[in-house]
Amino acid sequence: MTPFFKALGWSDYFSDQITSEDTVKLAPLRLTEVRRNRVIGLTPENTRVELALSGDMVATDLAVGDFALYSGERLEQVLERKSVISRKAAGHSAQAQLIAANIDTLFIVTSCNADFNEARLERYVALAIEAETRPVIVMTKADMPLGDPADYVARAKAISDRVEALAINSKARDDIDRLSQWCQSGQTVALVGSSGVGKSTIGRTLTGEDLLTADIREDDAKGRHTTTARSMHLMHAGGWMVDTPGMRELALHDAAAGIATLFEDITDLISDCKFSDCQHKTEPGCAIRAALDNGTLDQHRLERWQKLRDEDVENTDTIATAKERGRKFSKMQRTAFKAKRMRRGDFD
Ligand SMILES: Nc1nc2c(ncn2[C@@H]2O[C@H](COP(=O)(O)OP(=O)(O)OP(=O)(O)O)[C@@H](O)[C@H]2O)c(=O)[nH]1
Ligand SMILES: [Zn+2]
Repeated sequence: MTPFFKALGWSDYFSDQITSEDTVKLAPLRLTEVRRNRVIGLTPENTRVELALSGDMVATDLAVGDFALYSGERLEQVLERKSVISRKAAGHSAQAQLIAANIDTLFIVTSCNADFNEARLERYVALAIEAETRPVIVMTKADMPLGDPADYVARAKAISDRVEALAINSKARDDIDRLSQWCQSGQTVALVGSSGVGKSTIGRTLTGEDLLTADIREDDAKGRHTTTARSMHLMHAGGWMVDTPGMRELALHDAAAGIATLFEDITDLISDCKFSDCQHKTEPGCAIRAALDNGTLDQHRLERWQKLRDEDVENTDTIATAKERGRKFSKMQRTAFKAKRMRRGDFD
């Protein structure tokens, strides 16, 4: 296999899945973008190809980072994944939405300040472990910490012994270099974390590019210029970074879904408060206050829940905004479709 493809993550794990029969008709590629009816990927020769989906293949079964086989203009087969990051789709359906495949390391980014939140980190770590990627907690703003950065490292490490944790100044190249052990040729990484913690700063230093804003211009079938954001970026250290909008939004949906399960004890207590709109301050018959007083509920845990719940309210707004965007998009599509029918002269 070409050095380029090995750097892109190709390994025996994938070549072992291909029969000699396959290699006659099919060629491998790694998917860098998944759209509704087509995908874009990179071949072992570093050629960008755009493919239609064959037969019963559906885009929702594919993820950025997948290794796959194609023939001619069609994607034929997805190879078994080493890891896959997914999330529960928004809404009540239990369907999983695939975010990215074959990620070796997930950088869970937070800062040495009030953004540091054990409960949120716990969920990210759980997600990484479930996805079979290595969780590395990166705590930025070590140059302007609220408290001692070493304490944050200790708290992050205490979350799980499967976690690596380090505090950095993401604006200092020497500090970013400490991440390069996970960014070597053949390795794929992704970044998650709240807004403003330094993901773009880290991504820019590791790749030399402005990730999500790094657009490429291409000609569509009608010769028009369209702009699309790429999802996979080569890092200076030789590995690749995945940055998809889905990855950035992981936190939002995740927070909404995780709170109830993680804080079941608190939600149970609240249902025992005398007043349904109890603020758990001075009200009589407050089950939360009673639990704090008798020591069955920890004050810090309560505060963690309160902070997450407040965030969740914000996130719900963000999801509503995303839905609004979705509505505008389908309206745009309907308008375009109508215009097309009118051009064809078929008016109803
Ligand atoms: N001093 C200092 N500033 C930092 C550090 N990391 C990030 N910043 C600054 O914090 C701000 C936010 O950083 P970004 O990299 O844009 O954060 P982000 O996580 O990409 O945010 P979103 O794009 O909203 O998801 C920028 O002004 C950065 O320069 C750090 O380690 N030290
Ligand atoms: Zn109460």
